[in-house]
Formats: sequence, C-alpha cells, structure tokens
Amino acid sequence: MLPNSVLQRLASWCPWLLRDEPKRKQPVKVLVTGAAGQIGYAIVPMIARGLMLGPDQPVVLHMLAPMADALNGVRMELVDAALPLLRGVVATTDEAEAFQGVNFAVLIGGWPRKEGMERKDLIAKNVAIYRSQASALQQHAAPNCKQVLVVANPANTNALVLKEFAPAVAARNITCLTRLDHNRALGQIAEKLGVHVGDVRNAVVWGNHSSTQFPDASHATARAEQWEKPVRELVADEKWLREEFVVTVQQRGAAVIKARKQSSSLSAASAACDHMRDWILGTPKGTWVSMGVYSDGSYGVPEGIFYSFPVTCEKGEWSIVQGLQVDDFARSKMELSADELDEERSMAYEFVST
Ligand SMILES: NC(=O)C1=CN([C@@H]2O[C@H](COP(=O)(O)OP(=O)(O)OC[C@H]3O[C@@H](n4cnc5c(N)ncnc54)[C@H](O)[C@@H]3O)[C@@H](O)[C@H]2O)C=CC1
Ligand SMILES: O=C([O-])CC(=O)C(=O)O
Repeated sequence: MLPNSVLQRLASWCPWLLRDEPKRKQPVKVLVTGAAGQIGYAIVPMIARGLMLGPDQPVVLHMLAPMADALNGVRMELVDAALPLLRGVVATTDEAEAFQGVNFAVLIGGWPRKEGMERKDLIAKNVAIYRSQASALQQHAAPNCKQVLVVANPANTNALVLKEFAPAVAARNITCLTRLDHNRALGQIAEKLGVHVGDVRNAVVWGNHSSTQFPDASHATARAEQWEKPVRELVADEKWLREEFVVTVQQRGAAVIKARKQSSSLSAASAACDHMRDWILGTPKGTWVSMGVYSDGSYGVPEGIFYSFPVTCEKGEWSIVQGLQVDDFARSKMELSADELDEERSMAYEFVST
C-alpha cells in the first residue's frame, strides 16, 4: 500500500486513478424477478445506484421475466445509464439461470391487481409462480443467500408457498413486503402533524398486506419542536388514529390504483429497497420497521403464516420487537388479519395441490 502523501499527490494528478472506490468490495449477485414490469423497472436503477446494499457495494443484476424483448430493453437501458456500481447484467427468461448463484433475491414477478379486486384475488395466478420459483431458489441460489423478499401479491401467502416448496431454505431467510404500508403510515402521521416524515418513527403494521392489515400508531413517536413525543399525544385525536388513519393506510393501494389505473410502483420499489437495506445493513438504533415474517407465535399470532410484525435488524438477521402493549382494539384487528391469512393459506394450498 502506498503512503497517504503519495496517494494524495497521485489523486491530484490523475483523479480517475483513485475514484473507483467500489472496486474494493467484491460484486454480489442480486436477483429481481418481474424486472421488466412497473416495480422492476423502477427498482433496478435503485439497486445499481447503491440504495439497497450501500454506495460502496458493486452488484451484478440477475433479471428474470417471461418476455425476452422487454427484458432486453431494460438491460440496454442499464448499460446506457453508465452506472459505476453495476458490474454485470444477466437478463433471462430461464428460472434456473436467473437464480444461479444469487446472494440476494427480490421476487416481484407476478400479476398486479386492477381496480375493484382484492389482492387475494391474485392467488390463483400468482401462487403457481412461487411454487415453481421455490425449487429454483433452493437448487440454484448461493448457499449464503439469506435475504429473500417477496413483493408480488398476495405477498404474505406467496412467501408461505415459497417457504413450503423450498424446505431447504430456512424460513427466516424469506420475508414479504409490508414496508410500503409502514412507510404509508409514517407519511400519514407526518402530514397530520405537519412534521418531516424523517422525524416520525416506530409505527407498526400488523398482519396481512391487504385491507385487513392493522396500521398502529400507538407506539409511534415524532419529533416536534426539538422533542420526541408520542404520536398519540401530538395528534390528540383518538378517533382519527383508530378510524381515518387506519382506513387510509389500509386502502392506500386501492386509492393509487383508482388514480393511476395501475398499482403503486415507485413507492413499492422504494419500500423494497428500504426493506432489504435495513435487513442487510441493520435498522437505526431505537427504530423498528415492519416486515412480513414467518410467525413464531409472538403476540399470540398463530404460527404457520407470514405476518407483519415490528422488527429490528442487525447483522443480516431480523428479530421481532417484544413487549409492546396490545389493547383490546388492537387485538381484535390483529386477529382479523390472522384469520384472513389462514383463509388465504387454505385457498393457496387448494391451487398448488391441484
Ligand atoms: N407488497 C407490496 O407492497 C406490493 C406488491 N405489489 C405486487 O407486485 C407485483 C408486481 O407489480 P407490478 O410490477 O406493478 O406488475 P407488472 O405487471 O408491471 O410487472 C410484473 C411482471 O412480472 C412478470 N412475470 C409474470 N410471471 C412471471 C414469472 N413467472 N417470473 C418472473 N416474472 C414474471 C410479468 O411479465 C410482468 O412484467 C404484483 O403482484 C403487485 O400486486 C405491488 C405494489 C406493492
Ligand atoms: O394495492 C395493490 O394491489 C398494490 C399493492 O400491494 C399496494 O399498493 O400496496
């Protein structure tokens, strides 16, 4: 290694010699399925700009989709974007090739809902995809592939199908996306209080990524006039917290579909990046986030379903935050969502076993 004084002089003569910081880390392979779709198209540049794995982590993107032409178009655009962290692109319609050696996986491939549908109406179409990709995951992913995120709807039940049909993969390595709901909850609180969203934390989204989810602000805090205070105290409107806030977050996906005629994409891509980044690099001290994880029975939620809990993450592992007070109101909402997940599980098993 050259002494610092020599390095500095070299840098002043030929700055490009030392500019390539990311070279220090080995590239990792990140799989994005459904990469030619709305969310996929939004997320691949985010990953290749370091928003998921950090600004010094080079990546090789593995992109899977059934339409080769559209996928090739995305590949061409990635080349044209001249992204320094992007060290390679595999664009394929073949599952085995797509999953080969991947270190991280973001599974978005599947059909989105249209206006008037519930997310569980997608079960018939989407669970078959997750059954098939489960085999590819356990056969072809790298042995250290410990972070697999399911985004496609119904996200919790697709994650369950993936887990059931990939028995060699530890259940805790598979999660589903409820971070978008979590971020929506923070956004609604910030708007209500007139504070910056970055100053609100520790909302919880319990349950299913569906209209039965329970967005819960009762443990959230916000910084207002220099002090961090309970959101409950700052809002001082229990009716808003139990009714309007809950329904707005529950129905936000449908509201976006009504307005855009297609489902949320940029916010979903951004939330998927947030989810993976916090899982892999850790949650900030004193902050939890919501993730759909395989229930271990915490808070009385039945085992055997993927359920959204408050979690903290450290060194690539999530842990459910324990000990939060759950009152009767919250309990009844949480049970309703668990019941729906139980029903979705039965529907999914019917489809995958026929
Ligand atoms: N969990 C969450 O917070 C959210 C989930 N979603 C869900 O994410 C999924 C994707 O949404 P969009 O990108 O808007 O849909 P999209 O239709 O624009 O893209 C999905 C892509 O997946 C591809 N695909 C279909 N079968 C596939 C397979 N077997 N392997 C790989 N790719 C396959 C399709 O060709 C399509 O290009 C939908 O199921 C949607 O409901 C959407 C928003 C938020
Ligand atoms: O609502 C949908 O179908 C898409 C989605 O999951 C969301 O926006 O949260």
